[in-house]
Amino acid sequence: MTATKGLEGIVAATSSISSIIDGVLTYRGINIDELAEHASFEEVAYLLWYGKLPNRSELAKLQEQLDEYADVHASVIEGIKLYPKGANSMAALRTAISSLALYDESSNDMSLEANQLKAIKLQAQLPTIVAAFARIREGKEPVAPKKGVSIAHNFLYMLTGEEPADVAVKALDQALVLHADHELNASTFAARVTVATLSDIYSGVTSAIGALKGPLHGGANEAVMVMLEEIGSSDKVESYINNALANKVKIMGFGHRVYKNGDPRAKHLQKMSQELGKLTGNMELYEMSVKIEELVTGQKGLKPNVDFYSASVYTALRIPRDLFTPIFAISRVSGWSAHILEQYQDNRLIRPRADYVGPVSARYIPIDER
Ligand SMILES: CC(=O)SCCNC(=O)CCNC(=O)[C@H](O)C(C)(C)COP(=O)(O)OP(=O)(O)OC[C@H]1O[C@@H](n2cnc3c(N)ncnc32)[C@H](O)[C@@H]1OP(=O)(O)O
Ligand SMILES: O=C([O-])CC(=O)C(=O)O
Repeated sequence: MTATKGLEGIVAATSSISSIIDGVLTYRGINIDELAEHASFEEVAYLLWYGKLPNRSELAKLQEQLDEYADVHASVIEGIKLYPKGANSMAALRTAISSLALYDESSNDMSLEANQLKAIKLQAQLPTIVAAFARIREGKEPVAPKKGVSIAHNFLYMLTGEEPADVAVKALDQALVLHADHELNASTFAARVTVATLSDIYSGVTSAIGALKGPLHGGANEAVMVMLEEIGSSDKVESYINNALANKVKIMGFGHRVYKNGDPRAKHLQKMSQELGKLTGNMELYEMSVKIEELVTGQKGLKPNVDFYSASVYTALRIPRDLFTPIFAISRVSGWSAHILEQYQDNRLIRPRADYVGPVSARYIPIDER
């Protein structure tokens, strides 16, 4: 038995949710470019869960359900109030999502209907939790979710307590569409491994949030912003990047395990970053990002991934840096839950083998002889 480091190139599941074929990403067979341009995030979530786009009444019903379940149990909010000041936002989200299971009497009901409803509840409650966490740490009361508006609208509203501008809602909605699913990425795989033991959907999503947190995966969007802040201005980009590359430091937001000729989502986020820069009258982050891309692609052949331009997009929307990865989770919970449902439909325990490279024929040495 020989191991493939990082399981590169290993096909570990069958799935009909999203595909990456010859660098083209689809959700249920529909090209991401088309969805980014035309679909709302709610339509995409429905598509991922049920395998088809919703008609008007199906979408209206989903909106009603999202409205119905957006309020989070008071004990979960009280729990967030007890988190230490300065708590890591993804650790907080992971903890709060795990605690949701304690207050859902159906958490261990494994019927398809119950799990589909739990997917909707998780989708509805994640934005409420992230916004509540962000307000509570600033000493403010959480804002109750609004009925009849999109998830993008509701999240920005709950975060600030003010009606968001249409342009901000549209940009966030498109970002949510672009992040919703991505085949067997690390967090989705973590979710599938967890529920393949027939554990519940809350366990699966908690595992996924833990995996998304790392900077080689979803945590890269926050790390990109840290880098942009460290660089500070366009004139310092060249020396910073040259120095980083010379020292073999990884440039966050570049490279991808599957895409070698570029991530098809990045161009949409780049365009959004440019448009928001123009609208806000501040092109600095966009211009710095373009310069970084020229240098990293020019010198290493590495292309930006979904996380690179999302940092300048979210900053233009005045979202704090440490909420970037939680926003990724707000979107990706749609994909995670679709994969969890798919795993349950045709389940087998996921249990690979390890190529053992440790000592053999070792003996137990009594403690006094060591
Ligand atoms: C939503 C997402 O999860 S998208 C990915 C988000 N993550 C990031 O942006 C973090 C930065 N990127 C990376 O760390 C990697 O490109 C990953 C983790 C995305 C993919 O990793 P892998 O497929 O395992 O590639 P690996 O890390 O082995 O890199 C292969 C080579 O390219 C180099 N490389 C890869 N990414 C980068 C980068 N961002 N900057 C500089 N060099 C890089 C590696 O140093 C390595 O070089 P070497 O062969 O000389 O040692
Ligand atoms: O697929 C991956 O490895 C990472 C990624 O781009 C995502 O999860 O969106």
